[in-house]
Amino acid sequence: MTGSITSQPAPKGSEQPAERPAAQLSPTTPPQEAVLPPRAPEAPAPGTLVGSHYDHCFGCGPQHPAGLRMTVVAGEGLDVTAEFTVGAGHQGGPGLAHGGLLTTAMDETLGSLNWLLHAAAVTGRLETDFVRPVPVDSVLHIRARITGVHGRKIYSAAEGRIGGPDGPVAIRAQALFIQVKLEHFTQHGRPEDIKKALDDPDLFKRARAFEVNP
Ligand SMILES: CCCCCCCCCCCC(=O)SCCNC(=O)CCNC(=O)[C@H](O)C(C)(C)COP(=O)(O)OP(=O)(O)OC[C@H]1O[C@@H](n2cnc3c(N)ncnc32)[C@H](O)[C@@H]1OP(=O)(O)O
Repeated sequence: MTGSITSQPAPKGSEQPAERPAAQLSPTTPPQEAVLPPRAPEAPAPGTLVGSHYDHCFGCGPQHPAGLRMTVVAGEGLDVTAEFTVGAGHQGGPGLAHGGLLTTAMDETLGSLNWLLHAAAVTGRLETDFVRPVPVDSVLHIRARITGVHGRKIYSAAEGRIGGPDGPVAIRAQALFIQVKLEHFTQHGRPEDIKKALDDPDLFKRARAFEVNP
């Protein structure tokens, strides 16, 4: 490979303006009309496991051979906690977690919040700030909460800390989930996987429970 990164003067006219335009609200920030609804009656009790939504999910599935196998615990309100242990198989840089996997852990945890509303929802947008490097063997302690609901839109935020649940923040995320009907999965998923899932009485029972939403 040839070439090196050199510091070049910025082309004329490309200098930063003296004043930035007023910051725009991110699409993951709840609008003023958003509300914080009560926990659904079907929500897992505080302190109990939220449970995997699908055995073969890369984030939480207990049957996935190489997945993150995350477990998430329901909080008292519209919040959850989770832990992700960074293994040698999760490296990006030598000895450091890959950012994409950290984002997956945040996505999975934020997605679990939807169980507290008893709403099937998928990630529409996920914003992540990587604040400090996360070494292999670290436990990422994640706390996530719903920040607002407006129509089908569920807004949420999370932090991941290392060195303990109150350690320094290593990653922050904000998300917008969109509530979907069961058909979202049955119409778009690979047919053989849909068939297997629908043939599984436990998963089918759980999926049917969402049919009343939204
Ligand atoms: C059985 C087990 C169950 C439980 C299963 C749970 C699985 C969780 C798994 C972990 C989480 C994931 O990885 S989920 C997988 C990754 N995500 C996905 O595959 C989603 C792919 N995207 C889509 O299918 C679609 O774009 C949807 C469903 C997100 C939205 O499509 P739609 O239903 O037609 O709705 P649409 O009208 O477009 O959007 C509704 C409103 O949301 C806004 N909106 C939509 N997307 C965005 C966006 N990216 N950024 C900003 N805003 C957005 C729109 O402007 C609109 O606002 P307004 O006009 O109303 O104001």
